[in-house]
Amino acid sequence: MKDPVRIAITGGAGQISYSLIFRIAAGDMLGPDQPVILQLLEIPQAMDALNGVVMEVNDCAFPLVQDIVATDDPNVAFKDADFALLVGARPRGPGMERKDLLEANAAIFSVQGKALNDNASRNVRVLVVGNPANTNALIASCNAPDLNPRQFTAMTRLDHNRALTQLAQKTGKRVTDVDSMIIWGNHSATQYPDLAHTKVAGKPAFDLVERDWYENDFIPTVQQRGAAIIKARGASSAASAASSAIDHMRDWALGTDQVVSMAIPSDGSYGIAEGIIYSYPVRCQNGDYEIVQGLEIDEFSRAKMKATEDELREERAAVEHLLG
Ligand SMILES: NC(=O)C1=CN([C@@H]2O[C@H](COP(=O)(O)OP(=O)(O)OC[C@H]3O[C@@H](n4cnc5c(N)ncnc54)[C@H](O)[C@@H]3O)[C@@H](O)[C@H]2O)C=CC1
Ligand SMILES: O=C([O-])CC(=O)C(=O)O
Repeated sequence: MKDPVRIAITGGAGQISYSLIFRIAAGDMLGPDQPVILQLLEIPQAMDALNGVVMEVNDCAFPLVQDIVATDDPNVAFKDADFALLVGARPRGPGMERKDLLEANAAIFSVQGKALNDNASRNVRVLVVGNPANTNALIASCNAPDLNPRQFTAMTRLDHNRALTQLAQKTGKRVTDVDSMIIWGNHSATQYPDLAHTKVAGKPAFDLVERDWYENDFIPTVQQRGAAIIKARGASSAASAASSAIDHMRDWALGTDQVVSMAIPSDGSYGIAEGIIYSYPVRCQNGDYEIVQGLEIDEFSRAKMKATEDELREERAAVEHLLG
């Protein structure tokens, strides 16, 4: 048996965690041979609810779970953490944009960035799910000067997975037939789901779908999917967000042959401002990720990539005081 790894999850009593924790405990993230120690963080008012979740995890008798820590202290939750999934944050309601949460949620991520800096494993992999995820990841990273900024990522995998299914359904194929889907930029309504490099069963996506569908149906559907779920369910996506968080961490840690979308610190690739947490197409191998380079970008794509970059620059300017 392998040594256990420590997985910190914040917002442990929330909606997303109610799916996420159980799937991680079942081995969906790191495999059926990887024991885990779950380190769950909540705010003091939610500790009763968190303890209920812990009781349920115990009641599942998951073979991989070696220990569970439930705490309201980030220094305890992040102690020696190998993975940190930062989910705990306020969700938006109908009529709000995700960036409307910036003020309410930003302070959480400066505190947690510091706690990660002081306590986590030096190789910790951090995924920010709490919205606005990209800029929250930037705040956490800037407050963790002893960790490499590349260790801080934000989730656009849900957008990526949404786009896979939209295209597979439109073309009458399966999601596994779709190759090189790309989400560029912010996890927001300005994100750019790009089909210019995507293939379906070996054929260019643009040979299979009309331009009108791409521009006026596919792109807005993916951009607005979070809002559509809130309207339909009366609450934001939870199980699908958990599933995508698992995909993101699994691929980062264990690797994948697929091109996947991850929001990561920009290194200036494709002319994007350095430092902002921008979603790129990446390949994951050997526990690391690399941006897919050399893609041709036409004028339509360039404008969309710039619009979402501009929004991230504005978000960064709005939280400058939290960036250390
Ligand atoms: N990046 C993405 O693709 C997605 C992001 N989200 C975001 O994920 C976040 C969580 O969503 P839900 O689980 O539905 O919300 P929720 O409200 O059900 O759960 C959030 C939990 O976080 C806890 N929390 C708040 N502040 C905390 C802190 N400082 N430390 C630890 N825990 C804290 C709350 O007590 C609550 O239990 C929201 O910001 C939501 O917008 C949701 C779906 C997709
Ligand atoms: O839309 C929201 O507020 C929740 C979310 O991030 C998503 O479902 O993509």
